[in-house]
Amino acid sequence: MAKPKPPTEGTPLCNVEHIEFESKANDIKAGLIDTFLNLQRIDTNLYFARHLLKGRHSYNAVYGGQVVGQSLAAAAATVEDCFIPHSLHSYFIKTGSVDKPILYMIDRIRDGRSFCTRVVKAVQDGEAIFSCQISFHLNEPDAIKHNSKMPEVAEPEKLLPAREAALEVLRNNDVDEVAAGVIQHFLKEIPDAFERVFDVRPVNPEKYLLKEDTEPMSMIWVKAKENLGDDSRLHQCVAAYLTDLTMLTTAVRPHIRKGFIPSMSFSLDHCVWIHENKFRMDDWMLYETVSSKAGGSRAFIEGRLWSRDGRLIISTAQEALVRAPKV
Ligand SMILES: CCCCCCCCCCCCCCCC(=O)SCCNC(=O)CCNC(=O)[C@H](O)C(C)(C)COP(=O)(O)OP(=O)(O)OC[C@H]1O[C@@H](n2cnc3c(N)ncnc32)[C@H](O)[C@@H]1OP(=O)(O)O
Repeated sequence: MAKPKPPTEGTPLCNVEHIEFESKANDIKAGLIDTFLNLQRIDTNLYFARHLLKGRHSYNAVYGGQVVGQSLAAAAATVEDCFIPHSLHSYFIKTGSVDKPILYMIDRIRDGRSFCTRVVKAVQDGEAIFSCQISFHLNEPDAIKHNSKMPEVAEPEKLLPAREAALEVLRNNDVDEVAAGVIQHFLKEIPDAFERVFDVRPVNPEKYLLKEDTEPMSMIWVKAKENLGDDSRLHQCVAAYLTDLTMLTTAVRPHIRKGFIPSMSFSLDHCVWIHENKFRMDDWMLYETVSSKAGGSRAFIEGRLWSRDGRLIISTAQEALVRAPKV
């Protein structure tokens, strides 16, 4: 397919649907950094993303974390470098398609002395698919300081990558039909792109895949397989991108283990608080997620992303839609 032509400055939004889009969904190894760094600026406050990834293999829907990461990249491009993102509050309004580009429209709500606020609207086919508010803060000295204790878990070097870990559970255990189904489903749904770019190592996969009475929680070690360079904004965007990866499955997996099959499951909203700026997503980070409540076809999940040296780097919260088949 021919390379898409960049839109000329001032192209009306309605023309976006006519741009021939070459999906990069299978080319993430070369494209991950591109995805965040090379959002195309098409006008003041307008950015364009062509490289979109699926969240799950079986859906054509754009991975929610990518829209979060790209919104952060686009908003960050409109503030001075000394302002660091510290919180993002977002809604997934409509499912995005990986086959069409996304336009990010930034509203510079306020430039304060210590804080800057941006609103980002992500648009596809002229319709909003996502909106978020992002706040940036100048570095300030510690006034008060504390940090929760990081969970004590096996070191990542002693664990297997997600796919191998799942296959190992299948091989070495007396796996019943439901558990085997869960594992096969999990293996099928891991998008190729994640595996090519990230090393994800689940802590305690036997427990979460085999036991029927597991809590809705999960822990993974995660890092990019390749050096991501020294641009701290890229590390922030990649972290934001990854935070959506295990939230939904944390809430749903124990129920799937008991035989529940969701007819519909999507992230509805997503909040990210970045507490510290000094971390690298090409070093091991521990992502801990727990769902404290589900009901009324919605599940609530919270997450904590830790650096290996025990600093709480990011906290997250999300509500997800989890529907049962209509009867
Ligand atoms: C390397 C190793 C990795 C290891 C690790 C493993 C991880 C391996 C997995 C990765 C996992 C990633 C996880 C990513 C998670 C995201 O990326 S999710 C993507 C982001 N979120 C989204 O895209 C959601 C966007 N929001 C929306 O689409 C809309 O707001 C909503 C939620 C659909 C609501 O819209 P609405 O207009 O109010 O729609 P609503 O009336 O609810 O009806 C919608 C449809 O649901 C249907 N519906 C209603 N009830 C039901 C029902 N019970 N059942 C079925 N359908 C129903 C309706 O009939 C309707 O259908 P249509 O008429 O449209 O055909």
